[in-house]
Amino acid sequence: MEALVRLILIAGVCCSLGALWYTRRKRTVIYPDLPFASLDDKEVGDPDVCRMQFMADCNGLLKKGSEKFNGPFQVYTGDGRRIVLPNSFADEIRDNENMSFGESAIEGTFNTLSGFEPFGLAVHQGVMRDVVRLKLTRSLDAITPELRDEARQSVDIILGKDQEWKEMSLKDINARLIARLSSRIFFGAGVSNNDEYLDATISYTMDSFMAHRILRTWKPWLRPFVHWFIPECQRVRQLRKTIRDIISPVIKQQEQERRNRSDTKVKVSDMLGWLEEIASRKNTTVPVADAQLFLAFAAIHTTTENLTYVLLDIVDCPGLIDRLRDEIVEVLSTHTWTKTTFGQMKLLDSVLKESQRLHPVSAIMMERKVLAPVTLSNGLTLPAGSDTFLDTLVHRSPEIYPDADKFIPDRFMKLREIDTVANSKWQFVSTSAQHLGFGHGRNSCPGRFFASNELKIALVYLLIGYDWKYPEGGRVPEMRMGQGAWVPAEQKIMFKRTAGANDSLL
Ligand code: HEM
Repeated sequence: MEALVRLILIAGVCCSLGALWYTRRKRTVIYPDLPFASLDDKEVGDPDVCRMQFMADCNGLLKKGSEKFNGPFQVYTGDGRRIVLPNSFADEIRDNENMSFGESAIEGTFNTLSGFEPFGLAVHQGVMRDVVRLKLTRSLDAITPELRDEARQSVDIILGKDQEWKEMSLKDINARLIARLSSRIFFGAGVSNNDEYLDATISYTMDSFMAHRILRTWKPWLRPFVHWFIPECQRVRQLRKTIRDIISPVIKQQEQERRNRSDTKVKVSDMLGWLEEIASRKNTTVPVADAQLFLAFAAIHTTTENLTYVLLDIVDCPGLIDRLRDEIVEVLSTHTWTKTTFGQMKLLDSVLKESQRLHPVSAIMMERKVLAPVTLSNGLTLPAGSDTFLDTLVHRSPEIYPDADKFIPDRFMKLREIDTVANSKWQFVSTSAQHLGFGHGRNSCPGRFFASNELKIALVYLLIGYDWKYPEGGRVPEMRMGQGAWVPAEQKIMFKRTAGANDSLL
């Protein structure tokens, strides 16, 4: 009986949501001045068909639209109707206060669905952004020894010291390494060694990315209903609970320690303290366990994917491992471990930027919600309530990047040598209209300085300590759905401890 009542209630809620969505859909802003792109060339396509086209071949659709219209156009995405702006508008809109990253980000996060609540912190008065920008980034020198210590231990634990070739999933290696490094800084050594926490955090990050992708293939009005039954969404809910159960006592203990500390001296990395301080400056509070999950989501998936692609690109490029090793040995023989030391590794920096150029974390960047009408330099007015983004086709532009489809490790190092005035523009952490790997403008990724240090420290340990090669089967094709692309978990890699590895440097 109780089950029947529940079913009727669920059906009632679904019908109301369906009706609400239908009326809203009728009112969806349509942009009559803008051409519409679809793979089948229909002028105004069926939203469901067009959404599936976007999910199946996002890059093909964006390429088609940009070549055909040579200016702004509109598409249906997994998140609804969007205006695609050409790259020439990147600098014009980058700091426009009427174009909000947060309002746009929040819509695509499904934060009102059970299990997805942490993603609501993408806005939350910019607390997360400021914690990363004002606290984490400014502590980079101070946390470098912690990252180094964690990298040393983690690489030993994950890869071992065998001088025989072993085979593993590359994604597993990297996700574990990045989860350990990030957790050490976000939470401390106790948590970064807790296997149950690490497994749950990695799975939460990977499953929620997958769940987002799957939810986007469903009609929007069905999502509040179907998410209860989609296995990835069920796992996301369960994992959120598991992680909260593990970290709640840790949070309590750390809060107690903070209260008991008589001196005002703060630990080197103190994410809990930073969250509290920034939230109170903004007269708000943040649910700390969810804030940690949000950070794990923002940091672990993106950095793991970057590390995975770059290792594959390095293994694919003959002689590159030796060149990188030479550079690392030269720099570490004459410098101590600080963030500026990593700035001296110019080839490594160039390799990271080149790999990110070919494999950006998303095919669409600078997603913005228009809060009040914005008139662009070409005379087009973006209506309030509309949503915009830029594609990343510029990353493959032969005018900017000769041999654009080829991985050229020195590409950005050479650009830095030639273009001495704009030298910093071509560094890994710099954003520009020509390279949108970390977004661009006032909402560009605030975690990029931390990510860059973390990636470089990880690569120092992986490249100096180990030899790498493909097993049979080589590089497997990447996976794509909607704007996302990722290396499949099935990608295997072989490694062994380097004979006579230069351990004294590490
Ligand atoms: C290689 C790794 C990473 C990549 C590729 C990446 C990429 C991005 C991108 C593309 C954006 C949106 C920018 C825009 O629309 O203009 C973003 C935003 C953000 N990222 Fe990252 N990210 C990475 C690592 C991290 C890390 C390690 C953290 C935290 C420690 C972080 C925290 C954030 C936050 C808080 C935002 C939202 C910014 C805002 O509210 O304005 N990211 N990231």
